[in-house]
Amino acid sequence: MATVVLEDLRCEFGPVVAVDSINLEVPDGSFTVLLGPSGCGKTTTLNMIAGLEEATGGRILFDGGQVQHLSPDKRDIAMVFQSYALYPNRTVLENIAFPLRMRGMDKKRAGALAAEAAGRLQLSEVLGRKPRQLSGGQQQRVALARAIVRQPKVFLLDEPLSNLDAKLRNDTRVRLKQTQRDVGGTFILVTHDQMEAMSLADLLVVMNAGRIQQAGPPLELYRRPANRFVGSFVGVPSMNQVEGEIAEGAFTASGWRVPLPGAVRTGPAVLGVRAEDLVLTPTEQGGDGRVRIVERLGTETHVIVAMAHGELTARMAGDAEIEAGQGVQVGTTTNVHIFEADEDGSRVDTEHHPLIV
Ligand SMILES: Nc1ncnc2c1ncn2[C@@H]1O[C@H](COP(=O)(O)OP(=O)(O)OP(=O)(O)O)[C@@H](O)[C@H]1O
Repeated sequence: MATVVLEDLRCEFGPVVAVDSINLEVPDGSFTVLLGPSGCGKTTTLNMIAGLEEATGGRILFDGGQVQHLSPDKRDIAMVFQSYALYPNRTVLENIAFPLRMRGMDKKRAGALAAEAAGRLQLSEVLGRKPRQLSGGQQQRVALARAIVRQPKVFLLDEPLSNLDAKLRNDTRVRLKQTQRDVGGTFILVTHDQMEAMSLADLLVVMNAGRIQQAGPPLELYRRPANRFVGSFVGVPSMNQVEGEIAEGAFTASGWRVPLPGAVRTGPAVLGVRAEDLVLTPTEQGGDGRVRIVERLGTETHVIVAMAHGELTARMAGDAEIEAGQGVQVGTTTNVHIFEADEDGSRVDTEHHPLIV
């Protein structure tokens, strides 16, 4: 296990700034997830930690010691990629034991440790099989077992579940989290899947355009996104965001009014409201909007409402009594977010500068 610190870490490919001077402390024994859209610099960051990509600036420290000049094999890391390469002619046990054998461990001891790692990932039944005799999910778990068999300082995982179908992905995700708890290692995983990120992370790091947008416990990011990007990227359905104006204790956009009693600022702003914080009340006639689409998902219903300023998505519990075409009053709970109307879209309401006094 190790604490991993990134200091002003940077990577440029010619004119492309893939990673733009990021700072991050990954606590010892944590499960840290780098989340962001395609091209935001997650893989480049992970590859720099691994030593597969050279940083063009900044430092990487493992337990306080600089590693950015060390080759990958000197960093004491294990990596799992999306496309896991297993040796086709070796059995599952031999595949898992391979990193130990490479380090000169005798066959018996390596086999015992490999069998233990396999057990953690529910592979005990298939130890004698060859990779082609396994399902995709089992193969992926062999790759994970091979990574945990020797206890490196840091585990680096690049989209390790993305080749699996939805059910296998869920199962493997749960097993991965359990394995991390059991093994107690420092895990850093890259994904663009926000569900996966929310469920696995102790520390969630949201990236965009080569920069860290926010880092913290997943629910903190969900409840208090630092900017519009984090608000829209974390959470499903995506957070509704409406451009408008704050004046006289309310936010308004094309006639729709959301009370903000005690708001200490006025002027252009963006209102963020999660689907579960919208309150729809069907009306006989008129209303703030009209229901366009109703998606019944069983445990909840998603309702898309057309308003004068655009569409909003609301989430209602269970099989809600609402139909397409209906007029609705659209209210909110008190749990709304206000962001700057500029390009950065930073949160207006912060701990030190509350919006409402
Ligand atoms: N070897 C390279 N040469 C030039 N540009 C590169 C290279 N590797 C990455 N990039 C660019 O750097 C940026 C970050 O890429 P990176 O692979 O880190 O993103 P990512 O967030 O992991 O994306 P994805 O989820 O698609 O893998 C992108 O704009 C990418 O095109």
